[in-house]
Amino acid sequence: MPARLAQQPIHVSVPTSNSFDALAGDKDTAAQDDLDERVALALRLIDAVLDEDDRLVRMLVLEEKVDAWVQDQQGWTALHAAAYTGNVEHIKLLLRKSNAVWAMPDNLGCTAGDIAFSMNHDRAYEELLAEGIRAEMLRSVLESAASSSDAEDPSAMAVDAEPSTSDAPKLSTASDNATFLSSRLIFTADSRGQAVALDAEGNGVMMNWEEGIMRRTVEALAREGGWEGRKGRRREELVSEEERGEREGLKVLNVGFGLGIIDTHLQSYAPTTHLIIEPHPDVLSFARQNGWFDKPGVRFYEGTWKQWMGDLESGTEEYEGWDAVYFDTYSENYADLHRFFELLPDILSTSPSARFSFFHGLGATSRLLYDIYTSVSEMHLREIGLKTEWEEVDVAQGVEGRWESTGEAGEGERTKGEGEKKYWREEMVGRYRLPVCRLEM
Ligand SMILES: C[S@@+](CC[C@H](N)C(=O)[O-])C[C@H]1O[C@@H](n2cnc3c(N)ncnc32)[C@H](O)[C@@H]1O
Repeated sequence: MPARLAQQPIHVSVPTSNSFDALAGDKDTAAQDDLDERVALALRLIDAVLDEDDRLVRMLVLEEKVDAWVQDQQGWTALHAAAYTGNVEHIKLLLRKSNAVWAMPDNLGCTAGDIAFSMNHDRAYEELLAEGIRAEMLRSVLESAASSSDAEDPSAMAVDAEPSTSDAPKLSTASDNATFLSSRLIFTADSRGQAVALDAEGNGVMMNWEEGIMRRTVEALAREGGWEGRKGRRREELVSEEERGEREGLKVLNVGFGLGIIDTHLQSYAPTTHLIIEPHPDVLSFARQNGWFDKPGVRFYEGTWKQWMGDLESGTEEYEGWDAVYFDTYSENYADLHRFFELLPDILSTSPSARFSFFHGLGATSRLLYDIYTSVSEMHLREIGLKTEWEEVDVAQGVEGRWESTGEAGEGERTKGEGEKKYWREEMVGRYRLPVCRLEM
């Protein structure tokens, strides 16, 4: 789970100080002098912001048009400095009148918003949060406009269909769904004996310590959906009650099987119908070996949810009203999740108790980003008529060592396990936010 939505690039085009290095390749001395002067001015702006020297800050921003995205040695920009002092006027000035980048991380991966949060500068944090939400909402509008115009423009589709050339950047299993789906998966145990699924680059796709989140999710869906009473009951009894009309049937849909943790929890309520959408051949073999294909009421759709969506449209798959829908895939990004949201009004049951939830690891490497994606996803769900309530889950409780390496890489070297690649920085992000969404009638 770590390297999926949460770790997906948030598609912010961030210039770095390396851009200066590239420019510095130019042998022209005058250009070099000019460059040195620009860097010096930019660093001066950071100092002026730290000194809260209003006059100098305004002069450098408004008259000198200083490059506010330049980073100092610790990766701080003028915006990080303003977040540190908590000076809201400086933050506004930098965001509105300079080329400051709200999402730029410092050398420790902290955005200006994270700095403001850690300093308890509430108003500064809110200003940066609002900027992030605005930018992400705008980006998603532009992306959907671009993708619909691509769809109408056959030449754009032809370009997309081109095979990747040899000089194209290597795609990662953690961020490119097609690459992930065509690579091998390993099902193993971490150093504490907990089950993990690792992708071909050694990233954890799903770890058993996430069990608590999955359990709490199903409990919330069952409580809100009014099917708590099924828990622990024998399937045969429930089916005969359903047949006698004494009880409603229960139809659940899960997108992304992984280790089958959430599906195991769903099964404890003996759903009448349990559809699992899963495309990865290794995950499907794992599920088959563990008897999942023989469980009563369970059906696998062996493909991606986008293929399933296509089959719904073509009539190969039936539109059914699902009482509970859960979404937790890997190596997809927020735009994919947003696309899935749009399907919900057509696939959720019209019963007022129908619920949707998804794994919310979006932006979980930063408090600011986590807050932004909490708001952006809630707004997008509201746009299509779903109301979201959030429950907080302490992911740290009772699970030690979950950030240790999750296994061995293919070559037998230590992987870039969770110790190095934390996707959940709880010291910054805090508790997991569990979304429970329902159609507003
Ligand atoms: C993080 S795991 C899900 C873990 C699951 N919630 C559990 O409790 O064990 C993500 C799963 O999504 C699957 N997946 C990846 N891309 C997908 C796609 N496009 N459509 C459906 N499932 C996908 C992966 O193969 C993997 O099995």
